[in-house]
Amino acid sequence: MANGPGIVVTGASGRMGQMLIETIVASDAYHLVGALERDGHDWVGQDVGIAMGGQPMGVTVTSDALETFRKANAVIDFTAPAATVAFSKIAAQAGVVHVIGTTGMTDDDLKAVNVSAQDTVIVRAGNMSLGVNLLVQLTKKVAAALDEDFDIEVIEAHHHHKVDAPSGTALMLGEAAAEGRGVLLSDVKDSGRDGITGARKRGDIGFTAIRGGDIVGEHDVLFAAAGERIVLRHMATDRKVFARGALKAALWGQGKAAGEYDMLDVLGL
Ligand SMILES: NC(=O)C1=CN([C@@H]2O[C@H](COP(=O)(O)OP(=O)(O)OC[C@H]3O[C@@H](n4cnc5c(N)ncnc54)[C@H](OP(=O)(O)O)[C@@H]3O)[C@@H](O)[C@H]2O)C=CC1
Ligand SMILES: O=C(O)C1=N[C@H](C(=O)O)C[C@H](O)C1
Repeated sequence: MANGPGIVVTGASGRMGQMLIETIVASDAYHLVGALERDGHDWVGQDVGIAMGGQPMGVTVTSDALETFRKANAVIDFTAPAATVAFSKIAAQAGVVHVIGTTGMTDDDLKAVNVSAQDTVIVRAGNMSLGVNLLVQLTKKVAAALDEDFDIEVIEAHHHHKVDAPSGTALMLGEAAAEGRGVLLSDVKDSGRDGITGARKRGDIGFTAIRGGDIVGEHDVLFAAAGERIVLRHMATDRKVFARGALKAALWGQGKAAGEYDMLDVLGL
């Protein structure tokens, strides 16, 4: 492979799209073979480096997913649920590794992605950073060690552009806590409290979402009991941590059997 795997970035103009492109071109381990935006977007037809306000990169932004995916070893996709479901079908058709960072997916979206994973390698995680994936494992361990005298609350904070809540990371942490306790998150999830909610139900896992300014992504898992509290915390201060994780996943996925994987598989955690 010349200069490592060839990568296509979807949602090229987005916050993560631009961060991924910057990270790829700064590295010898990967090379950028495509940048995708939707039909009618004003970046389509422009050199992606120029569109980003810098030097030309020799890659023209396109809206033709299939043609672009066929030239690549991996597609990195941080867009929106409907786009990601469509891209997973095209990635399966092109036989290219699909790394999905998109959050806010419904159960039906996830089922569709799972069908695509019968034909290609999909790595999907609500958070691609090493730190959060380690926190997932810690959360599972702490939840398994404590009984329901400890109320579990997941508190997350993000920038004011974020459209989904709870965040994908908060849901990963909630799932990990539920697994540690040996329960299903769907049976104990309590999010969006407002009004006369009644007292907290023993065993529930609560979620709170803060939105403001340019917060990159912060997550606390709180274990609160009478007389003591434990807080597990991750703070992302730079989107590079997500881009690096996604690129690691793109490399890891090369030559793997078709199927759906996550960052715990990639990082061996
Ligand atoms: N797993 C992880 O580690 C992380 C996940 N994320 C997730 O990644 C996603 C993107 O985040 P962010 O970069 O901040 O968001 P942005 O809104 O900045 O970027 C989203 C990009 O996707 C494009 N897009 C949206 N809908 C479509 C569509 N239907 N077809 C084609 N392109 C589309 C947008 O294009 P347009 O401008 O035309 O709408 C835009 O370029 C979110 O779900 C977020 O939660 C973010 C950071 C880390
Ligand atoms: O939208 C974001 O920005 C982020 N989304 C992911 C999430 O939903 O958890 C990951 C990260 O926290 C940033």
